[in-house]
Amino acid sequence: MTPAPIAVALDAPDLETAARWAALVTPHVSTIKVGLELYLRYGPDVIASVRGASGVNIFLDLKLHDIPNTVAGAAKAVARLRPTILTVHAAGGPAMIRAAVESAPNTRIAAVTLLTSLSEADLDRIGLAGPAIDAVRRLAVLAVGAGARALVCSPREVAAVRAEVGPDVMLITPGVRPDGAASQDQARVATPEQALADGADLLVIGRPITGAADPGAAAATIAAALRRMIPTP
Ligand SMILES: O=C(O)c1cc(=O)[nH]c(=O)n1[C@@H]1O[C@H](COP(=O)(O)O)[C@@H](O)[C@H]1O
Repeated sequence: MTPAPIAVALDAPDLETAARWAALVTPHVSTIKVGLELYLRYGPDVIASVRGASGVNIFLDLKLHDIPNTVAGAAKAVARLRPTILTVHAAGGPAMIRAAVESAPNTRIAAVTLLTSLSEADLDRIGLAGPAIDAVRRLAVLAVGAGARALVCSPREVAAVRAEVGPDVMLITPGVRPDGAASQDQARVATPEQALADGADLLVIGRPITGAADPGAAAATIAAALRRMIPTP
């Protein structure tokens, strides 16, 4: 069975838990995501531990955001871990995004537009007046112009971003919550089905899967719902 276009966020406090979640979900999903919590605690070794013997894609979510020279060095340092995807913040600007793209040519650089945890009121407070969609669109165009081949945005904006950047850019949406699930610290959310219908290529899902009593079963249920929506070749 083709794995569903889901990246499970392994935001675990320890390596044993992360490796257990990874083993449970990898039969059902295409990708597992290692973020700051695991990477800062265990360093590069964490990648081999969660990858195991599976051919699952690794999404390294470090959200790099610094001057171009520093990001170039950081991207080069982690490129040797062979992640499929590496995140940078689009707000770092075009030279920074390009530095990451050029330093990790075999990794898809994904530019994070606006964090899905930010509400419209938060955006106002940090000086980004106007609806989220305006800033997301602007950052998406800037990032693609700088060579990013993937973008991270909320499912609320994915249809507008798709219309803006066309079919070839991979659109990744965190802020995904199955119907009725608590949004927790996420502000701009939608269901997995809605995110996919609106044009997302990869759905990042963490706690709705990893917080379930049986993460494998939770992943399988969401994966099956998505697979029903994807036409079989
Ligand atoms: O880059 C990301 O993956 C990311 C960007 C963003 O805007 N919002 C966001 O939630 N994420 C990540 O997506 C995951 C969402 O996890 P849950 O809220 O538990 O589903 C976390 O690992 C976040 O670090």
